[in-house]
Amino acid sequence: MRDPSHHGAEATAIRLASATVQFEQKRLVFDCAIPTGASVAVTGPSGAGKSTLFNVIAGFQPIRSGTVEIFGKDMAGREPAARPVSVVFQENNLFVHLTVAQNVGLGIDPSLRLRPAERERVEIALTRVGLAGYGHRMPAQLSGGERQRVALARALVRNRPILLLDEPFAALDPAMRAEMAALLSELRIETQSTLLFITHQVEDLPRLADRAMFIDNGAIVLMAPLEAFLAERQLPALAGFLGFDG
Ligand SMILES: Nc1ncnc2c1ncn2[C@@H]1O[C@H](COP(=O)(O)OP(=O)(O)OP(=O)(O)O)[C@@H](O)[C@H]1O
Repeated sequence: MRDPSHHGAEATAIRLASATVQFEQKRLVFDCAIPTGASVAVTGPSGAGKSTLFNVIAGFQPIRSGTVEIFGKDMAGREPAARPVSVVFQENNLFVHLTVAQNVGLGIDPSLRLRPAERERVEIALTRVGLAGYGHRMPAQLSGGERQRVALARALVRNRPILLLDEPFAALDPAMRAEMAALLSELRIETQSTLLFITHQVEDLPRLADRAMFIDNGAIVLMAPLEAFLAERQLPALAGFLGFDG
């Protein structure tokens, strides 16, 4: 039986129950319950199903069976735009023919008819990610890390309570990684959002995550508070990621 109390439903941001994706060569089945306000590192080998998990939560990938519930509501048949979720992809987040400000403005209104107060919100979001004054630039005039931050600013103006970040640190050098993690950590607390981020590097976990999951071969094989996750010694597949196999 599901927890029937209103409070119980709200305390869980994302609940997947046998959410099943069938590709030609592969079946993925996801089960998890992610508490509201959590910051979850999503780890696992290449091809394990991390991006597919995000697509299932955001609604880009249909499921064949099982359920996806967000804040206690079944998401079946709900388009991505109608879900309380923002995704920042690893790349290709920006329209190259639009300015930075326009790219952020798309998060408020896809037709870009912005009122002055909405333009102000775009400026505030750009300032928040350290890009004040960059609004008139084109994406090609930015570094990879700056483009990532523009995509983050767009997610901020969308103001959705769940934020999914696909490898937010991948394009960044070590100093920038630490800076981005600090920014995300602050934003998460300010906006009280629930955060999931994909990473291939164990150093990113203590910077931003309060728990972590390990996906292997199309299933979430472990989700645990950060300390327990980092101390896990029973899963051979996880040992390589944590650096205990050498
Ligand atoms: N559209 C698709 N059609 C068929 N198979 C797919 C499709 N998308 C993903 N797959 C397969 O599903 C599995 C999971 O892919 P996914 O992209 O979710 O992995 P990942 O963990 O994000 O990998 P990476 O770390 O390399 O990005 C892989 O075996 C992949 O080949």
